[in-house]
Amino acid sequence: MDEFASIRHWTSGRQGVEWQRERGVVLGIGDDAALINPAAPISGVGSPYEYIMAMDTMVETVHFNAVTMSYEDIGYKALAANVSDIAAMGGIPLQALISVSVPRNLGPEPMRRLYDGLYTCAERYGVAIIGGDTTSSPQHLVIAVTVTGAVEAGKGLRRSGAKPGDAVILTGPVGKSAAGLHFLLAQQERGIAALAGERAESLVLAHRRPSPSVRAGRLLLTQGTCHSLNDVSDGLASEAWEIAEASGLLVSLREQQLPRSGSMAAYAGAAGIDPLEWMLYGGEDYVLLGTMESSDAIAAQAAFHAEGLPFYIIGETLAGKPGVEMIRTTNKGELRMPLMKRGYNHFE
Ligand SMILES: Nc1ncnc2c1ncn2[C@@H]1O[C@H](COP(=O)(O)OP(=O)(O)OP(=O)(O)O)[C@@H](O)[C@H]1O
Ligand SMILES: Cc1ncc(C[n+]2csc(CCOP(=O)(O)O)c2C)c(N)n1
Ligand SMILES: [Mg+2]
Ligand SMILES: [Mg+2]
Ligand SMILES: [Mg+2]
Repeated sequence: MDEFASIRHWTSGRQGVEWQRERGVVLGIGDDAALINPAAPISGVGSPYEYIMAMDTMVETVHFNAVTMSYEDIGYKALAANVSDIAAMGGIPLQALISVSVPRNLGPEPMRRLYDGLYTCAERYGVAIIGGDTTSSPQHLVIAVTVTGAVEAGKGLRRSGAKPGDAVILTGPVGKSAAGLHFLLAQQERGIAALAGERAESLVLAHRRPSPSVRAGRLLLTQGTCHSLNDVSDGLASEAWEIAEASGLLVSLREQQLPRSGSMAAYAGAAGIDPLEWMLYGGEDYVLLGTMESSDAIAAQAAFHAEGLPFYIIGETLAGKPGVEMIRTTNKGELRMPLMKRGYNHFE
């Protein structure tokens, strides 16, 4: 199958014309470029709105390998990670462009499966796939996604808006994806099903099929009380540092208030690993980390719970030199531990 037949094979019959139009798409896949109406009414977003644009890339051996992810998972997660950046601005995702660089010997079926996963995610979050690019790759598979979204003009939630005295909030548990990855790599090393069972199942799912927090981001935006927001791709400590530096303050987390998944903690125990390592430095959780006044955080928590969404108040911000600390309560009193700006870093 040549390049053009391949693209048709991956994308045909999945265009969903009607709901693409609801996403502002005038012309989708097939011409030199897509055409978008920049003023189309977008249901659920107030007018006037601003466009949000972001991109994220996944590279074989860096973000996935044959053991950690199926082709369906790779497609799903590549788009999910992008949708998460739209959620982190408080927006609704609209369209995506997909670039794939495919090893020559791969054959058509794996890529068709990758697109199956991609379209599953696209339909779940209402994203119109409007085009992309295709090249061969000398060795590894690379998928780069550009995503657009919309948010009420002037209201996009930035990393830089935190104020001293804010409560620090988190929209879900952290560390499950890193635990799932550890499990999968341990399996790979030993060549056996190491610690199968339901617990590992939910961790593996967290790693392979992350759920970007679009509903949570929209709720935070429409409540109008959130001062700063970021999504957790590189790890809680690293993302807290981003807010600390962008806002010019100290982020102080309380160890006891960090949401700890039972299955993650149980697996960490069995693997002989400190669960805090995964919770603070693991990454790929795609939950949202933000700040708001503490009275607003209590109200927001009630609203989240009423919607069946998790919401944790995990610390506060303080005036001071940008940094992140974690407070540990011991029987001798409170221990303030500075947290390094460590997390997943591509150049370390
Ligand atoms: N190669 C690049 N050229 C220009 N801008 C870039 C480049 N890479 C990243 N950026 C910009 O840097 C900022 C931070 O990007 P970064 O990728 O660190 O955040 P993120 O996408 O939230 O995190 P992650 O990629 O770990 O999920 C964004 O504004 C992004 O557009
Ligand atoms: C095989 C394999 N090894 C390691 C990892 C861990 N990992 C890779 S990139 C990343 C941060 C997010 O990426 P980005 O910053 O590019 O958005 C993390 C935690 C993995 N997923 N698969
Ligand atoms: Mg990025
Ligand atoms: Mg982000
Ligand atoms: Mg990163």
